[in-house]
Amino acid sequence: MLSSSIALAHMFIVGQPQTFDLTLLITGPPTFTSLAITGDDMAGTSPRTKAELGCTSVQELVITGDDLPERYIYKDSDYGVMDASLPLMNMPIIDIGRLKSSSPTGEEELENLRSALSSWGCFQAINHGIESSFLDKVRDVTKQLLELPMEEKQRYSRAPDDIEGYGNDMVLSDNQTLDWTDRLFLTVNPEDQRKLNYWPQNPEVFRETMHEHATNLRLIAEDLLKAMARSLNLEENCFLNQYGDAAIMQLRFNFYPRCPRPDLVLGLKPHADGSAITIVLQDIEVEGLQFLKDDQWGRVPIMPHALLINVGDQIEIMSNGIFKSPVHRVVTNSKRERISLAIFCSPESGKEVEPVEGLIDDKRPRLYKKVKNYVDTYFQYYQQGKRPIDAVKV
Ligand SMILES: O=C(O)CCC(=O)C(=O)O
Ligand SMILES: [Fe+2]
Repeated sequence: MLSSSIALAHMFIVGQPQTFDLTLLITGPPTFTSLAITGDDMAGTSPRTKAELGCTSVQELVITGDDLPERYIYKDSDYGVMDASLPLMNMPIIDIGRLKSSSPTGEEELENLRSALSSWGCFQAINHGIESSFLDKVRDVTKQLLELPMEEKQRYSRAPDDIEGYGNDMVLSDNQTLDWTDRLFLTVNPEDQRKLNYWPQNPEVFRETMHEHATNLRLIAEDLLKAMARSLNLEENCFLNQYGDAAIMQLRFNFYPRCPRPDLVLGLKPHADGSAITIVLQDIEVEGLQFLKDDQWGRVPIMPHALLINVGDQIEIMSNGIFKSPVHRVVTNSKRERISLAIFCSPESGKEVEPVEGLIDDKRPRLYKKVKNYVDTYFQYYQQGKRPIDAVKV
């Protein structure tokens, strides 16, 4: 589907140097329409069943007790041991409140942030200013939504040419191994881009709760971008300027049903996020998220009222590779289902993103090209098990 000659043919120039518009790194028009081949197939006269095509929700598979479909099974060892008993990670913890202080403890916390993001790319955020009771409510509403009967959730089903809405892992190629997850994906910011037809009204408080959650997290993301710049002795707005005032925020409600074969199936395949920053509210009882650090997978410990924050590829680009966009995955569980809510914070649509000047010198030459609309095609690379960031390396 992706050919480097086509990618090159579509490369275009906005001033100097060249800007990679990633929406053009695919064949056909820069939308999902051209890629949802299997979706179109489904709507037609194909004799293949929904399950064979991989468009049955995972929850339906579980309910109907179908044998585990081949399409979910990893047959090679590229993904490492799918083991839920790996060691717990000693993940950095960052006190968000302290980052703003100009006192020595504030300076110390900035240094902790710099170190966390350059060696791990992720941390658990505490003292972030959001009430624990509110986070409990967000979790509760998420759980109520994901546990609604299938027919109710299907009212928000993703259209075949859309990325937003409710559905299973998006099927982009015939040989893709599917993730054991169903999800609702929504754009929450800019507000005028919300597709309200996908926004549930049951639970009744869903819309207002998610609006408030996104509003809180937007402020945290902006403060963090400033702190990240200060931690590198840069002018505090240098990342924010690339992020823009109309930054994109997308919510992904992840539902991982119980899986009969956690040794063969992944909840979410290994990936690094295409965002600038991702903020995850993890399941309060069931582990599953794992990060790859120094070539070893490790389990993320549950910290009930912390926010799990990782940087995505776009911060790796802006920081000229100093901050690392970490690879992570989710394993499945045969006894418990798991729920999480990830919010992806990405630069405003059309904004050019590139390594900031102050981080390029003779010792550290520019590592990434200028890019825009990085997020749009992120999923096509992701589904093919490729790292999109490799496409924009100098
Ligand atoms: O379920 C999780 O804890 C993480 C989800 C995640 O990595 C993602 O949605 O990109
Ligand atoms: Fe992720």
